[in-house]
Amino acid sequence: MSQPRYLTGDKAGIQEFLDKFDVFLFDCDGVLWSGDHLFPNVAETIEMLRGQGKQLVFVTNNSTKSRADYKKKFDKMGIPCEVDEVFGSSYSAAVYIARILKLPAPKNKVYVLGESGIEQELASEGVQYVGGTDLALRRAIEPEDFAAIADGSSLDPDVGIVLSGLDFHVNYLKLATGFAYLQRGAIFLATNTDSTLPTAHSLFPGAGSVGAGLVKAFGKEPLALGKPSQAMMDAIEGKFHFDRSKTCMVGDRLNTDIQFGIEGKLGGTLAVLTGVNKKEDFLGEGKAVVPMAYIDTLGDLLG
Ligand SMILES: O=C(O)[C@H](O)[C@H](O)COP(=O)(O)O
Ligand SMILES: [Mg+2]
Repeated sequence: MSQPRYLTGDKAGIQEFLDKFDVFLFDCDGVLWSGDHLFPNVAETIEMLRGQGKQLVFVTNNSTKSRADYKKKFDKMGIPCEVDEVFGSSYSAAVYIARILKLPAPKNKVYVLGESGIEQELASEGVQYVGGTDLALRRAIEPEDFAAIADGSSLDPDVGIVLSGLDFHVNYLKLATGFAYLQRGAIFLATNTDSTLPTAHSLFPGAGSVGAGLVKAFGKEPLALGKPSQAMMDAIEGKFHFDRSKTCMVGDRLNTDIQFGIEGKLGGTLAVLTGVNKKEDFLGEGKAVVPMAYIDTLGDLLG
């Protein structure tokens, strides 16, 4: 397998690379920012790409925010962006549940292990849900909870799906409730299964780590609707109608972003070294996932 091209400092190489593509799918966490810290020259780089007539789609696995929430974050960060240019894992999951899975009512309610972003996107697709940010679940489990979960009296009989995402308020009561729904036949879905979350210039447990308790207890993996799922790629292509051969995926994580682009048969992939993976993870022989090119930080695209 050919080695990826290193673009930092290679002005001619950068323009040659950019000229190959009309569309750039941008990962967010670890590429544009670390939490609320915007990486250097990101806004200027986005502006440069728009100035060259490139179409941009922001494709994030971070399920804690909805598209509307991300639009607010982009505005706060000074990055011009339309809400329709954002396509997150929460939206991907909500579209899948509402338009593909389409469980017959009334057993089509969703138990959410996650934050408001998932709830907002489910609501935007008319999907009913329980759990999520419900304050009644943000507490220690009590002895009487075990019986109420076991006999189903604290469960909603219309829940047909468990959707696991990044939940900053996960606890035993929430996991026990989700596991009870799975034991009762609920379909197990995840917005994404990233092991770590790149934020505050460090790594924290990601959505996959939060949901790991359910996976271990239930003994089966969920169907994940975020990157690298090609259900997400198909949904994005269905919405934006782009030519995959003229599209590049830009990301910091090999087993989500770059794999997403390669399996989606996109024209190219660009790894950015400000997030999860380091160049040692894809340089040299026998590497499983290798990007077409890589760059130290997104702003280096300014040449
Ligand atoms: O754990 C997670 O959910 C992910 O690490 C995180 O949110 C990834 O976001 P992305 O890099 O896809 O924007
Ligand atoms: Mg990322």
